[in-house]
Amino acid sequence: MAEPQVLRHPLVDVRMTTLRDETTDRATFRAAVRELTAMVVYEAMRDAATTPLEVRTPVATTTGAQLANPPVLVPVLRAGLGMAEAAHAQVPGAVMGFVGVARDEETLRPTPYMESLPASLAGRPVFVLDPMLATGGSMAYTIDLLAARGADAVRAICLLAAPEGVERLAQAHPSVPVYTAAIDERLNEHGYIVPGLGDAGDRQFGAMP
Ligand SMILES: O=P(O)(O)OC[C@H]1O[C@H](OP(=O)(O)OP(=O)(O)O)[C@H](O)[C@@H]1O
Ligand SMILES: O=c1cc[nH]c(=O)[nH]1
Ligand SMILES: [Mg+2]
Repeated sequence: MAEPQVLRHPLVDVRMTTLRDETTDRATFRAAVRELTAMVVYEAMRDAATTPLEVRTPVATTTGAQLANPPVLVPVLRAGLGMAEAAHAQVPGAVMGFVGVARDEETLRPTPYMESLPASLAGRPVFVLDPMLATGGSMAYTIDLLAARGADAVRAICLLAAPEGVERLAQAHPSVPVYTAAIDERLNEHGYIVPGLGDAGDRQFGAMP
């Protein structure tokens, strides 16, 4: 099992503070989600393979690079939807799939409600986008879905994780590395990350009735 990759950078800390602040309005919260997502995806792409690409500049011909195998991006609705555009901007050629999972707030178990994924994911890197890794149930469930389609190179792209979620994912999917902007102290008795930022879906899109 790989250690979680936690971004260490002052610009990350400043935006994480914006997410944590309960007075941050929805638009500002969504902007910070986008900005942090770009940073975490940038880090998760650090070891991506490239192939040479000949280009002509206005001055000369030179050898550049193109991604050899861009990742399939899979935002987990709702909260992961706020990460989708920023991740796509980093990897414009990426195919995107979608999974809808809502955590049952009584049992804390993932309740799936939507799935739109490429038929085969074998041999393709897959980035699962979900800002929150709390108990890890939603992420583990999503990776089960991906594995059923042959995915064998999955990365979890998060913004905030709890140690409990990191541990659970390591047990359920030891080959899946976690990339995150921060890891907090613990979960509370309601399964919320402490100190956390509250409900990432509600804070971006409004509380559900
Ligand atoms: O690690 P877990 O304990 O499974 O919790 C994390 C999940 O909770 C949040 O989604 P939520 O169920 O609130 O749905 P939402 O995005 O529609 O708000 C979050 O976006 C994760 O998907
Ligand atoms: O703290 C948490 C835990 C799960 N889901 C969230 O949105 N926030
Ligand atoms: Mg929610």
